[in-house]
Amino acid sequence: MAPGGRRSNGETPTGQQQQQQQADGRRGCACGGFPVCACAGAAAVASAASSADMDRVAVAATEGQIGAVNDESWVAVDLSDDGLSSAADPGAVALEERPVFRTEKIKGVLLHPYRVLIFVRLIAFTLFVIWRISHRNPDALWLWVTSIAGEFWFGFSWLLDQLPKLNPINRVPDLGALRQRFDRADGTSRLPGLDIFVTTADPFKEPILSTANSILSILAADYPVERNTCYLSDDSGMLLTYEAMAEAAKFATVWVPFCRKHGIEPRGPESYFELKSHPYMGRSQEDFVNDRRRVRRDYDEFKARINGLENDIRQRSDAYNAARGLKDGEPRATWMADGTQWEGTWVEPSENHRKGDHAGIVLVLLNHPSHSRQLGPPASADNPLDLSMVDVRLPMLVYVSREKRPGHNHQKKAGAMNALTRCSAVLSNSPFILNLDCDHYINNSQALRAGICFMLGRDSDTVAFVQFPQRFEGVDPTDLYANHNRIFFDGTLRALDGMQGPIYVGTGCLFRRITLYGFDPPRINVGGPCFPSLGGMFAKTKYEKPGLELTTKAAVAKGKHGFLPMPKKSYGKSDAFADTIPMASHPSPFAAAAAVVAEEATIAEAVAVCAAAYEKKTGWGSDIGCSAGPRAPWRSSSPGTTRCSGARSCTRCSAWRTSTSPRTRSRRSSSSSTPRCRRCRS
Ligand SMILES: O=c1ccn([C@@H]2O[C@H](COP(=O)(O)OP(=O)(O)O[C@H]3O[C@H](CO)[C@@H](O)[C@H](O)[C@H]3O)[C@@H](O)[C@H]2O)c(=O)[nH]1
Ligand SMILES: [Mn+2]
Repeated sequence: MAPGGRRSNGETPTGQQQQQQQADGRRGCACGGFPVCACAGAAAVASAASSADMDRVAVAATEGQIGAVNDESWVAVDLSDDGLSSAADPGAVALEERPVFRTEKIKGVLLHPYRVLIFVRLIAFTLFVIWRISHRNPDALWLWVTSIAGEFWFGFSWLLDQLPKLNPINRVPDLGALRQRFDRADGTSRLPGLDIFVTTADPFKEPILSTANSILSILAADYPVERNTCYLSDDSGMLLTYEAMAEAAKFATVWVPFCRKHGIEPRGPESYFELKSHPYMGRSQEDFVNDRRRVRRDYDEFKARINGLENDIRQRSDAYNAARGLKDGEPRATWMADGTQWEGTWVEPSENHRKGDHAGIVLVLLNHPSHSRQLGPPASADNPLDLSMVDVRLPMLVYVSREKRPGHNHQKKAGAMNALTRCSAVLSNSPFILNLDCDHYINNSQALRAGICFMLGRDSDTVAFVQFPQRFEGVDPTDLYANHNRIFFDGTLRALDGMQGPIYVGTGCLFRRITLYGFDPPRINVGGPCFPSLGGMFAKTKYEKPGLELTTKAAVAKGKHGFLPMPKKSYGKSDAFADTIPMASHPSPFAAAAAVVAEEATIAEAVAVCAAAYEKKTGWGSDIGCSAGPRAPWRSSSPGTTRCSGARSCTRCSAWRTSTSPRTRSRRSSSSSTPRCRRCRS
């Protein structure tokens, strides 16, 4: 999958390499020779109201280019965030110094008049208010006071709205530079580990096929498989969800190699097969047509199996229950295919086995892959797809259902995120975390790499999170009622990037793990704690003074890294989890490479940190992790209600910065043909 890998097996550049070039080039434009640029609009997480809406994904996928701000209004900032002149000839820049992203701003000729206009309106407004106050209306004093109050509020909110627009910023990832710098010729990669969280709460209200597509798009995304782990949180605790994901993992063994072989976009199968046309990206047209026909058939069979799962589970459970000779009134258990009782919610709910009252479950659907490339088999009667040139490894996939008990506040999605944060720390502990809702999918296979670009720049260690914009499907394509939220995602978020950074919108966000742990950034910028990036507007000396170094050189030399601002007990009782924190806080994001062995003991620990009572008397939900809360007035433009209290850049002033990313999302599901780990605990 990684380009280096392609080189290593002697494959001709007409195959996957060519697709990669095309994939990069698609989003590229002629900007100083950078292979990829100006694709800020490509990033997104597609959201479909139901599986029936998935055909809209095609729109989202091609919109990879739409959000790109490659028009003439944008110019490169003199000094990129990577510290190098963006005008420099990339060929002349030393490889290790080549910036992985660059920053663009609106041309002065457009921006300065706009700023002047803001100023003129401000003066006009001030004069108006002065006139209003000095012309009291004694006949209707209450009306006069009310109108002054209303106008003040209007003026204040207008002013707040203008602030981010003073300095809109666009960030452009350079995927070519990322490949050059981090992918090795032998097919391995130095890219940091990435844990992806998908949350689902009900397999009926949130169509299971949509969740499956979400998972499939993640498994098929272009990121080093051995460094990418996907976690599905199932708040319903239902066997139906688990078995659907197992089916998806099984289908992934065909779908993912197919995507890699032919450079398929988007990599959510439902969206892909609904496309009106399938542009040819691979080496042999005939090969592609045959493969596509075959995979399409497999996908239809996969959907039929998913649709039949509910019935299968019921019939199987009836058979097991009948064989046990249940007495009247005895609870009728739900049974897994291997003949063990499901520990989560039963089809016929009973005590300890109903929604909101069940044990914690962690099951590994796809185990951690090997570290070296594994080419697939050549075409045969059993296996019609020739995969002999394709890496067939899949990323690790884990099903998690946190423990639920009556009387506990489970904090909805925020609680699920916290449980996944701890669970993933124990299993893979990747330094970066991306979260998606189950009705989202990655619509561009390069999105993960694009997001990571913003975390790996020279000064990126102060970036707390990267927020992807969302694209929506299944809503009015003419956008009569502005349901696509374009102004918010493409305008406001980008504009906020010129200040401290965009807000967290509740999903589609790439976090630096330690920010969720309530860590301070490693350096405090001279711009001040509240608006460190305002330096970008008022001064070019943003990073001249490194400020406070929280990790001393002596500590690094001794192998002790990071800084724990919270007392250890704030993180909860699990020593296994606490032990992962120093590794996650290592100043180098590459330190916490995912080398996962899903042993029984590790899985048991992962279950323990998902306990319903784990967060009691800890900092989780307040200083650490996420919390569910009412719409915060200071984030009124945010559509989400999940607050991320750990990443303090979202809710209070801190030196962390944030960034908007230009691309990607997908949806799909996978099932495991190589499921390894069995029950978490029995
Ligand atoms: O107890 C719960 C409730 C919800 N979810 C998941 O949370 C996500 C969002 O929930 P949903 O009810 O779909 O909320 P929306 O209003 O559609 O989503 C908006 O609000 C959410 C909460 O802030 C954000 O996460 C979303 O990104 C944002 O689009 C979905 O994946 C759910 O499965 C859980 O995991 N557990
Ligand atoms: Mn939703």
